[in-house]
Amino acid sequence: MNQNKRALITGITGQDGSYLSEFLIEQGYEVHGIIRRTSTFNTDRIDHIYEDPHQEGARLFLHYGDLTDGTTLRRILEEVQPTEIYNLGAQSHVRVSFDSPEYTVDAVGMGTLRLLEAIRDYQRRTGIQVRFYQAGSSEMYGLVQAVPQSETTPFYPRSPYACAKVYAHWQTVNYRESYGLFACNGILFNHESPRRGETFVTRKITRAVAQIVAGNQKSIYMGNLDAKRDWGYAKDYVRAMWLMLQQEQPDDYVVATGETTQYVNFLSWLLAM
Ligand SMILES: Nc1nc2c(ncn2[C@@H]2O[C@H](COP(=O)(O)OP(=O)(O)O[C@H]3O[C@H](CO)[C@@H](O)[C@H](O)[C@@H]3O)[C@@H](O)[C@H]2O)c(=O)[nH]1
Repeated sequence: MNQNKRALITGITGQDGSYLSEFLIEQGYEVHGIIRRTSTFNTDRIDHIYEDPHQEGARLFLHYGDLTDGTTLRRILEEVQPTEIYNLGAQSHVRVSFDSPEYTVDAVGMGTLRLLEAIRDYQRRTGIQVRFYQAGSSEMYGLVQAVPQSETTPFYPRSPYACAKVYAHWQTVNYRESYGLFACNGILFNHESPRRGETFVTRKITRAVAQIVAGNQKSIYMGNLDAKRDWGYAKDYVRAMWLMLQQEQPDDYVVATGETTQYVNFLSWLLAM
């Protein structure tokens, strides 16, 4: 057991944050997460592992903060004193990034820079070595420059979201090379689960099919059926994040299954069930 391991997760309320929290708690970590204040509950994915922090043996702690608020990030870092930081927080919806490009870039791009700067100062002041995971995305390849893509394939982002992720990626490399920070970029292809946000395409489709089967809906509008994705399982991918931070040297890694599926095949498979 890693009794002195303490992880801080941005985006803990998301699909990956919830699986990663479960996994790290199983590994003996104390887990701290940053959550945004909203007027509706946003912790349903982690409620089952949350215990009152006053209880002896509590392993999960939540802190209000935001990637757009650098002062709070610094304060949380000082309070928590983490040994590993997983930056999973984002405005993660590609389509929405066209509607709210400034906010997306602020949270995804500048948010990562704020965190890296906070870590740099914190490490220098305390001497505690922090390991940093940056959640990159296959969206950074956008208009793909080679098939299949690897860690060295040039990026060609095609949305405000992807542009911001590319910026965050290179800042992470830069902090590794300029300041010797143990920082890794995970370039993850799509990864799904029952906890996937309901506005992403796999959940849009599964929800619609469930409504049709229940007799509440008659049809489903699918748009372009030719689109393809490489779909992995989120629970496996969070383990990959952790493994990256357990290596001797920091590096960048692509995580994918290597198999692409057309939506139409996904839909036919669901309807045949
Ligand atoms: N046909 C059809 N396609 C759709 C629909 N909704 C979305 N799509 C398309 O389906 C693809 C997959 O969309 P999503 O699953 O919603 O997410 P994403 O855009 O691939 O982004 C997700 O994965 C990235 C890479 O891992 C992540 O970086 C990103 O944050 C997000 O999780 C995209 O090409 C999108 O245009 C729909 O109703 N019908």
